[in-house]
Amino acid sequence: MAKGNILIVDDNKSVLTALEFLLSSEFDKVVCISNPNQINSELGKTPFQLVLLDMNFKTGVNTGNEGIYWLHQIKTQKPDTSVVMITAYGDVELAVNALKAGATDFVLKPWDNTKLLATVKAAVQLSQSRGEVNTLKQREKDLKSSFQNNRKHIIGTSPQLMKVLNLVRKVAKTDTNVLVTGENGTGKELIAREIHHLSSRNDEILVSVDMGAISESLFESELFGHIKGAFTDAKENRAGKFEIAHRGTLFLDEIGNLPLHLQSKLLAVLQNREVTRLGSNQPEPVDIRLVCATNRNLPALVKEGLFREDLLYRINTIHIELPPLRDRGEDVLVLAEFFLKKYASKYNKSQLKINNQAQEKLLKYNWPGNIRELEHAIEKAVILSDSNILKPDDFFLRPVTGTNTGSLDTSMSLEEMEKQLISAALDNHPGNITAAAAQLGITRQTLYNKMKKFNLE
Ligand SMILES: Nc1ncnc2c1ncn2[C@@H]1O[C@H](COP(=O)(O)OP(=O)(O)OP(=O)(O)O)[C@@H](O)[C@H]1O
Repeated sequence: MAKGNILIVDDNKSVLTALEFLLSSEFDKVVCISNPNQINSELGKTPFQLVLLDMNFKTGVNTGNEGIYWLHQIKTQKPDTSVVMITAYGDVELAVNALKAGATDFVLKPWDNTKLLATVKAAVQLSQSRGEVNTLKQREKDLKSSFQNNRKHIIGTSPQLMKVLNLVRKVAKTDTNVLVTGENGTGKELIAREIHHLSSRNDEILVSVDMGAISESLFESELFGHIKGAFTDAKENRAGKFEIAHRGTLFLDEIGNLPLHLQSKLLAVLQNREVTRLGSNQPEPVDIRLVCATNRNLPALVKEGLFREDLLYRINTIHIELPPLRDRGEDVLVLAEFFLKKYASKYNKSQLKINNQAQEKLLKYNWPGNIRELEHAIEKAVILSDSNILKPDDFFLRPVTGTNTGSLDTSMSLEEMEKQLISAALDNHPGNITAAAAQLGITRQTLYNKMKKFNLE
């Protein structure tokens, strides 16, 4: 790390010489000036971490006012630069005034070299850490704004979507807890992010936690944090998601997958608005806006005794239900065009168009995987197409399954239907057996057995 640069301002030449002699071997650069009128131009030339500033410049005048004047000038021009005042013995009151005006410390003349060096080093370090904090703050600001720029647009014009967006706009301004429900891939996370963007917490972050993906043993440490030594692997203090989301939004996805015994722990934190890290007994207040999402029917889970009713009431002050894509009419085509543009540009096939018959096919399909499935279907078609026209055969859509269709394919055997349901659930949750099993309403072990039976591994 750089040792730092120091500017010494004193009208007494012998003071300048003595200080320069003492400090020049300890720091990168030491500049001495006897005329304070040069301060501004010197500050413009070199990044100084410290200015050692005399309090009185005119002989016979010892009000200290001139020193305070120059202190203000330096602090206005370079707020991160530390200023240590040099003052004669007996001017302690003046020195205290200087501290009130923003000086870091003061040195009494005649000084003790060791003490002076310690004071100067501490002041340089303070300035350097101020600089680092500013850099981190700036980086955080830049990161936030780049997240903002990555904000995804919510595409669609259907009245069903407009109704949802209307509710989103109203609720975003408040701090109420929101529960977003809907089938897989309907855009629940997108809506949660939109609520955050439109809220007054927009300058802070949204922390997203997939409750279906956290193992039970790590639940508390992930959400509430831990202190060093709280358990074998706790090698250092770690903040949990609640603390990280402080002043922002906490998005708990797949809340319906949270085991019952962990629901009470979550409820306690939501009720008390404070978290205690594992291994600590010091609760910390947390200020978060909570948005939860699930594809499961929570009231039904409450009836089955699988979800706490008091937790449901705590999280669903406002309930936003996202319509499945098949109920959003022309939005299928609006979204298809949007994804076509995105992937045609990504794969350098900007001439691509979807023909009428293919549009018909997209409109008729029931989209069990909703918008996520539509996006994948378009991307696949763009990659595989050989011409500039996308035709029905370019879209590989899954055979209709019983879950979301409303119409059953009665020619299928029970076993075929089971296989397709399992395959659809696995597609909806790539790599997430827990979530796929939850969607099917069976245990992970049963799902593994069935995957083996149907050769779906
Ligand atoms: N209206 C929309 N406009 C544009 N893209 C959308 C829209 N709705 C959803 N998407 C996109 O579809 C994908 C799935 O959305 P998202 O992850 O928000 O759904 P989800 O309901 O949270 O899914 P899951 O239940 O599987 O977690 C994302 O890539 C998202 O950006």
